[in-house]
Amino acid sequence: MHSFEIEGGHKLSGEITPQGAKNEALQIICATLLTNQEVEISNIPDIVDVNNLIDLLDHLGVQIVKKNSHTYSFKAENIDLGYLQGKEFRNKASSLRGSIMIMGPLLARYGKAYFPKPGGDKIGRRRLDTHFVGFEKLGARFHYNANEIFYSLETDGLKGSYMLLDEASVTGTANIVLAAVLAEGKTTIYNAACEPYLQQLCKMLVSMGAEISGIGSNLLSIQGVPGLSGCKHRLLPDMIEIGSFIGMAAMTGSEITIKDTAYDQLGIIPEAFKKMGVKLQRRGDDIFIPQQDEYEIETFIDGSIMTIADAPWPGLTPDLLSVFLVIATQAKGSVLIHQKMFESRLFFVDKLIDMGARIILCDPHRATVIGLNKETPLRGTTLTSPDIRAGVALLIAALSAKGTSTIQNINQIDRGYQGIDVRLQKLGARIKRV
Ligand SMILES: CC(=O)N[C@H]1[C@@H](OP(=O)(O)OP(=O)(O)OC[C@H]2O[C@@H](n3ccc(=O)[nH]c3=O)[C@H](O)[C@@H]2O)O[C@H](CO)[C@@H](O)[C@@H]1O
Ligand SMILES: C=C(OP(=O)(O)O)C(=O)O
Repeated sequence: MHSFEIEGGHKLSGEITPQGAKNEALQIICATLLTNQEVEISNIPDIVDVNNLIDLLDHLGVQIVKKNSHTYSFKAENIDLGYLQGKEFRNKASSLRGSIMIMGPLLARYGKAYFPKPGGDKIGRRRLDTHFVGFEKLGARFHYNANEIFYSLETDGLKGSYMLLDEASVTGTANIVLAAVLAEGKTTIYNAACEPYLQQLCKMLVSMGAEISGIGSNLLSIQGVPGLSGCKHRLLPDMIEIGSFIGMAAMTGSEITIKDTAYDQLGIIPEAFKKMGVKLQRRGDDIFIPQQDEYEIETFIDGSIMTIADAPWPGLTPDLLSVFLVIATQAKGSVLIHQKMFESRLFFVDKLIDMGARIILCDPHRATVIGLNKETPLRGTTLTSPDIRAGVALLIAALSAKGTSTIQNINQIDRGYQGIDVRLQKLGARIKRV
């Protein structure tokens, strides 16, 4: 298992271009199962989760051609449904979370779909009820084998219906949309998630011939069609990677430019960094972060302590809270980081405390951070990455710290960040994969 060895305390400088969005890629690649025609996807990030999903589709019988390093074509003409019952499928499918979204297309097109317990970050309970209740509303029969943790769905034909989701689940909404586009009649999904990932998925499906209205809102209407055609689709830049780079620049006091950010799709993210005192300027579609020797967390208007909390889109994505937490450790002022969605995503603060950060973990969802105002740097140490975003937060901490740090279990980071060591070396970071 590889580690990163990082000599901290060096400023970064230059330009960096974000990869294509991991969580969009997972939805879009699953959508290629909806048609027997060719679908070409560009800006695909070269990361472990995405490569595992492509490998899974390959084993399912999809003809996949790599046209260049980030563009693939997919043709799902002859799907081997028998593969879904084998052991190899269970192993491959359970290596990531996003692969759960093959269920919607398979159910809609072939009337059956099976799935083992999905993988992904271990960050607390991650139930799948929204997915299966939604499929049942479309008329699917659902069976759960609790011994084997295996989910089965079958149908003689999906029928559109009205549904009010019990939570705005991102992959749940995508899965239901992926099934409803080929169902007979009209489906209405209220309390739908509306992240840019989902907006992109819906736009892609429309370009394939689907009829969807309400895109970008929490009320989607889908008129089912008998079949879909091929299309070309380009993934957005990864907003979580963009946020990670903003945090990295702030924490290391570096001047960097993040290129081609699709700024208008970043929602509240830039404003949330501004609340942390981080200066950033929009330059066309780029983000320029000037060198800042300090940044001061704002208070609320009445002077009370700032809270940074996650919320379903257009609220702040939970995937960036670890980055906000780490940059708070060197800010001027205090902040309450409130991770509402996941129960076990803040435990990595113990590692930051070991590095000298002033943090009180109030409970599994809330941490109060008292910033050191860059008067005392964090200390380099040996760290283990518990999940993908905590991993990046620890990487940011190590880049800013005094001394050398080792980050173990970096396969967590590789799951979602493409060649991060090599790309950061180009900005001057002293990071080695060992
Ligand atoms: C592969 C992929 O795309 N993964 C993302 C996806 O996971 P995923 O789709 O698995 O996450 P969900 O949106 O289903 O739910 C995330 C968590 O938030 C809770 N919840 C969700 C909606 C809501 O309105 N209220 C609420 O409390 C759920 O109970 C769950 O604990 O969305 C998450 C939430 O943005 C992100 O962290 C993951 O990176
Ligand atoms: C939690 C994440 O991913 P996954 O849902 O794949 O575990 C993430 O991308 O931050």
